[in-house]
Amino acid sequence: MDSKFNLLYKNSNNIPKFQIKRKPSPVVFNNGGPTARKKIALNLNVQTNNFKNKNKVSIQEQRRKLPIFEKRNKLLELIRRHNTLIILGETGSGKTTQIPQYINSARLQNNGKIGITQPRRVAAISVAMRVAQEVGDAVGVGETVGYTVRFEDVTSPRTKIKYLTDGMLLREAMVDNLLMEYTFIILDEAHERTIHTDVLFGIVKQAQKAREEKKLRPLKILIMSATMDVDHFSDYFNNCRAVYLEGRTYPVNVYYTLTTHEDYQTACVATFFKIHQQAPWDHDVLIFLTGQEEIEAVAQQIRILSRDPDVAGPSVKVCPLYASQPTTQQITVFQPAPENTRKVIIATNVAETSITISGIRYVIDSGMVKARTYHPATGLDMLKVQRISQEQSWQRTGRAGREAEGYCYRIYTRSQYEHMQKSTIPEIQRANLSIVVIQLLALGIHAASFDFMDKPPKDSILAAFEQLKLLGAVETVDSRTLTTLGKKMVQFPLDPRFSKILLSAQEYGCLEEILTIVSLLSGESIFLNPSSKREQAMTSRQKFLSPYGDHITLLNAFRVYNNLGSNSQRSWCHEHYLNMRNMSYAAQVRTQLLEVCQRLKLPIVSCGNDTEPVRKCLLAGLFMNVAELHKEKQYITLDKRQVVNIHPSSVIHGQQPQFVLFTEVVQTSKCYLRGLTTIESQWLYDIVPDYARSHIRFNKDI
Ligand SMILES: Nc1ncnc2c1ncn2[C@@H]1O[C@H](COP(=O)(O)OP(=O)(O)OP(=O)(O)O)[C@@H](O)[C@H]1O
Repeated sequence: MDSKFNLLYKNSNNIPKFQIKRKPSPVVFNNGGPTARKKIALNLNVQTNNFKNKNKVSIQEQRRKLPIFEKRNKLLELIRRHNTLIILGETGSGKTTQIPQYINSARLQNNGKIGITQPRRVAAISVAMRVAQEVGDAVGVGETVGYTVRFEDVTSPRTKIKYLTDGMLLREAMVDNLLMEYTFIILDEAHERTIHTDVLFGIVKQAQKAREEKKLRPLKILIMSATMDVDHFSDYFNNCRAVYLEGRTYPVNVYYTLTTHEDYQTACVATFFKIHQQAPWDHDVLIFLTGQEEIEAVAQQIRILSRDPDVAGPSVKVCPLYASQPTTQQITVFQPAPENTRKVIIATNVAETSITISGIRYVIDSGMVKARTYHPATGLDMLKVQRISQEQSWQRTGRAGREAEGYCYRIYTRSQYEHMQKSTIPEIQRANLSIVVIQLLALGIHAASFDFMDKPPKDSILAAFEQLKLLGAVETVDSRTLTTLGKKMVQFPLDPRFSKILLSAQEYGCLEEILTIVSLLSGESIFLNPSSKREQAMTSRQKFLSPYGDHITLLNAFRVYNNLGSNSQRSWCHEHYLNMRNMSYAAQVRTQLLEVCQRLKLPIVSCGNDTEPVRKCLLAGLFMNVAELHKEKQYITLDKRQVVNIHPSSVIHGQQPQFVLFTEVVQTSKCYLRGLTTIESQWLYDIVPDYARSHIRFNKDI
């Protein structure tokens, strides 16, 4: 299969005949060889038996075939002996699903829980579901095995193995910084280095030490990954022992393109159809792209092309997968496709680590990711599409070869791979730190004295403190405690600017409206703009448009949606080119935020159709995100005097209001603002007088 496939693929005249707006150029690959990369200490057997019908193999048999299985006693002995242990093992060797079960079966956790952190919701949930099945609980997930993610807690007092996002464990640490609920904390996918994981490293280390000093039940820490820098981690965790597990379940054949492909989306589509023509129908495909818009566009392209009578191959079921989808939607990608149908999952990096999607034999890796980067110099947090790191490329490759031999097609050359950064730069060194700073303060810790594995830049810590001071969460930049307002702000699982907006809504009498806007901003855009039907989409949504900008427009659309019965919501969204999934996700988030507001006893009131209180309230949290008209069409941000432009997708594009507040900055050829609301300069003087006086410069007549 492999050589035949490769041969055909190299023969670029053999490109499938299908109509596509821009015909995908042939993508030619060479073979990078199977993924044997790591030296080992524990020699685990590599298993290569290629069972075609996985359903015939019992789940317990599958567990026994995992490379980790025969080393479990040795592993348990090491776990017993060491309070902190680093475990490095190939993707798919069984770390995430098996180690917690081994600990549980050996009853090493006494009366405590085993907590396993995951950087992402979809991983925490899907792995918990799988492990519940393996444990054999009749009622499924929520009993012996449970999970906790933002807005969802599926555990019970009987839960022993709990998968949770790192953000959730951090929130638990704010309630009990000794984490007494747990005997074991397993920090999985440690290489990811999200802000939350980096903070957690310090928190669990501190909790372990404090429990030892207080002679409480010891806290055992396991740090796991397939691709981490062991020495760096070991140094940080007091020179702890590292154990290497070799062996993957099945090999993955890796191919690189022979030439570079700027248009990686089209190259992914072309590669998919090459695979589609050759591979048996039950070999599914996972494509890695960067964000929702791109994923939906490629999904649509694949749907259309797969229906073309000239394209050979079985039916295709296309499943997009990205962070802002509701959980129920995300979980559907794990369902098998019907008979004679190939499933293709098009995902962001949410599918990059931990997860196993049954049936995936092929991975197509665009080599790109959308990452958030904060620039202390400009004060702006930006989303930028960039190259992945080598570690990420191996994680993506690792999503194939979990149930049988797999294939990974990299839409980049070997030389491009060699020029990629080895590891991803820790998020803590490139993101706005105000969330970290406020969460640490809730624990009584000043970020400047926190034991980070890699210290964030001093400027970023200072900028975060200054932002929190302006928001009223701290008294000074040296504060070690939060103000009363700050303590309330930290109750919301949100950026402090948005928590401030919610807390200010009481004063403006518009909490109903603000809850809706903040919820809509927590997910991805509800507006669909298919390039072929842009005009129709705009016309159908004309009635929601507000001259005051995008946030009020969002609010208008949601209000109508929310008043419809659930039976008519779908067709209404379709008619108005609105993304139903993103709407229902926002509705879910709104319910959760409402609960926090009720807990804080905030009056849930509405300002009706008056937009002014809403715009003022947004300004109360986003005054640092204001731009002033400078020259025709060009704006300057008040905070750091950065030249910016209004994004063409904004409803106020073409108007030139003197002042706008914004919620997003995108950098393409220029710096663009998205998510805008018009405001009056006088409001700035009323809401944040000192800030207004020191920052408004151009509007001389004030
Ligand atoms: N939902 C599932 N369906 C089928 N098989 C599964 C499922 N989840 C896990 N497996 C099997 O268990 C193996 C081990 O998965 P596990 O997540 O424990 O590996 P891992 O070493 O943690 O990998 P990674 O480093 O990629 O997270 C998989 O390779 C696969 O064979």
